[in-house]
Amino acid sequence: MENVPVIDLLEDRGANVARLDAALRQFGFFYLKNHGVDLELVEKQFKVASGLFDLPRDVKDSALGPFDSDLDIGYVGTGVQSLDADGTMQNTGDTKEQFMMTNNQLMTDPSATTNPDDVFDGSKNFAPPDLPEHAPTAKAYISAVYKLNLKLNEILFDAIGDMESEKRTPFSAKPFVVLKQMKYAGEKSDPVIGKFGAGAHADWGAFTVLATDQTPGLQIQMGNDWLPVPPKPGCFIINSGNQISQLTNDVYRSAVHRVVTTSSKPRFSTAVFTYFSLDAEVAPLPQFVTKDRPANYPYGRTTLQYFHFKLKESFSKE
Ligand SMILES: O=C(O)CCC(=O)C(=O)O
Ligand SMILES: [Fe+2]
Repeated sequence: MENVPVIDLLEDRGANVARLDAALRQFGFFYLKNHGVDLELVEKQFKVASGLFDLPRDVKDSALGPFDSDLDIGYVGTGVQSLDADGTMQNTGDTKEQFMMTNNQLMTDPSATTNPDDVFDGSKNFAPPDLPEHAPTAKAYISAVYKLNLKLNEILFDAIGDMESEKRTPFSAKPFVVLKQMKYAGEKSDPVIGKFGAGAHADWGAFTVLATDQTPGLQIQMGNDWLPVPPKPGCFIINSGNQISQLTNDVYRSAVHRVVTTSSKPRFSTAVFTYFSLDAEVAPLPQFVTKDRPANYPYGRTTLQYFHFKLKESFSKE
């Protein structure tokens, strides 16, 4: 089986548009090299996440919550979310614990815009007590990844084609972003009994920008097989979520993936889930719909509606 390809942002733009097109058709995943986000900032972000998860459980539950399932903010402990919400492969909740921050001002004030230099400004979020480094580090990190996502969206729309700038704007003008720090605290996965770090799922939004520590675990579904996507030094792992499949009528994959932890060593990962503008109606673009290939997705559903549907579904499994 071929491996997930690498895209190098320092290489020629035209070549990268073609590479992204090929990667999304075949895998829905790629590694991104020379992404422009300071690697020390990536490391520092893991350090503050580790400090957060080291807080006592009662502090995490009280000061970092309660988790808000409209705004997607706060702390969620192990076993609570099941990313494999409708599947039969998962029998216990995800063994990861996680902390989320979002630019939810876009939800509460539809006229708001996001400042790329201060993405969470004006939004409600929780801050871990006695960890003064967490907020500024999260702020620097989300700002860098937010700007990277703006570039990725431009490459995406170049690859999609027939997308002049006024056609891009409704989707990409006001990205909604979720910063999710995760720790897989040493519980080994067991696929036989349906226990996973993160159950099989496709991400819900547009691009996900994933940083992991050096511990492997991520796998993507390729036919009947699971292809490991081990960490590559200096690279992000990028994948296209459901919204990119919806826009392209499944020409671009939103690959099912899961996390299988095989060691008792903790594993840290941080995902930035990006979404198209919350009021965008995300459905197959005309260039992807023909008589032989009718639309696989409904028209008229906004990003916000879809996001809330998927988020709540992932917390509804007994
Ligand atoms: O931790 C990882 O490597 C991936 C987690 C994931 O797929 C998710 O949270 O959507
Ligand atoms: Fe995921």
